Amino acid sequence: MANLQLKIVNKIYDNKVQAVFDFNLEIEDKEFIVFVGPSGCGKSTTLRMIAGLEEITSGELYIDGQKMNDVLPKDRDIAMVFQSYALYPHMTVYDNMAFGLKLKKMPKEEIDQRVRHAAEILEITPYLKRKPKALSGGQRQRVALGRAIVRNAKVFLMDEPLSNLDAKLRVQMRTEIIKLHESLGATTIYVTHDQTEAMTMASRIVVMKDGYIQQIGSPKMIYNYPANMFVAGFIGSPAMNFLNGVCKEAGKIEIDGRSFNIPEMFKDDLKPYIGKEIVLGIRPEDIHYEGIVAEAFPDTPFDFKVEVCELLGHEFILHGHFGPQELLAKVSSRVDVKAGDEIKLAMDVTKLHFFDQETGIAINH
Ligand SMILES: Nc1ncnc2c1ncn2[C@@H]1O[C@H](COP(=O)(O)OP(=O)(O)OP(=O)(O)O)[C@@H](O)[C@H]1O
Repeated sequence: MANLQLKIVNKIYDNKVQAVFDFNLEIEDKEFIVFVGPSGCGKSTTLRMIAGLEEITSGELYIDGQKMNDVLPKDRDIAMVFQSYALYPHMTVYDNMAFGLKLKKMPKEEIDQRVRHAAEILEITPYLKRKPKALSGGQRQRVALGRAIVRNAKVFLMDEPLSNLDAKLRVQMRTEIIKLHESLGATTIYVTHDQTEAMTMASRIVVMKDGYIQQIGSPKMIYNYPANMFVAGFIGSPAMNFLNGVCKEAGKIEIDGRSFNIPEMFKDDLKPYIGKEIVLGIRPEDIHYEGIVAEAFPDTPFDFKVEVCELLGHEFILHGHFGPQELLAKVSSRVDVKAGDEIKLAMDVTKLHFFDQETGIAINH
């Protein structure tokens, strides 16, 4: 098992594209770290530098205190699982899993024991004699995981391993990978562009954009205290609403001529912004159908015309506007609402977020 350190790591490709800027991260033994961000943010490049598949342009990588920059991939004690499975089509499942160990000249009995043990864990024992083409996508991905498990590697690296699977299987494999991590305890770094995967699997999330780390923290921390508008908008579904407003006084925000009293807890943070424009953020789930919240915060109810009403089962996503600005609310589907209705909604003002309009950086933490 292993800890990792990345110190001021940069990557500039031959075509002068800088994919990663000053990446700093310390990973503890047994952590499940997820790199998440939109396409092109540099998450795969960072993972590939850790694996040794890409050279580190500048900066240092340590595994268990040992500098790894110039160590060959095969000597880094790392197992990698790719989106494409990368199985050998002409080999059986057994041989696919045994192949790496045979190359290492491991005794046959030990190989057999490791392959059978991994197959048990992954419940693929009945398929050991099959070729990959006779397996479903989920079973193939299990073989790819098995190939990583048999190596008893210190570190597991996974690059979008579930993105070829259909939605249902993805959810199932998500749980299996979490269980696998709990039982093996190997330090794991997992790359995805899917914020739900990041939220459900990670012990800590690293949110990236344009080659820069935006925020590092537990899923809860990142969700509740996003460091900037990018993180706030990227993590959470549907995305956080942003409304442009003016901070009239520390306890008052005006949005489209409508004034809101802001709870005491935000007053100190807002003081430097008095008289300035700011961005107010509120998650759709923190906007409620008139009721409990409206009673608790009597000045917040506002008129809302439901333009679209999406049923998600136990919840509705209501689409509409606050003045000219778009607003989404997530409310219980037990409420009787349909498109075209004029209703009253209320914001839970204790759940507000505030952002500097110029920099997008969170004002309240
Ligand atoms: N071999 C390469 N040569 C030149 N530029 C590259 C190379 N690989 C990636 N890049 C560029 O580096 C940047 C980061 O790419 P990277 O694949 O790390 O992003 P990503 O966040 O993993 O995206 P995705 O989710 O699409 O895989 C992109 O601008 C990409 O075009």
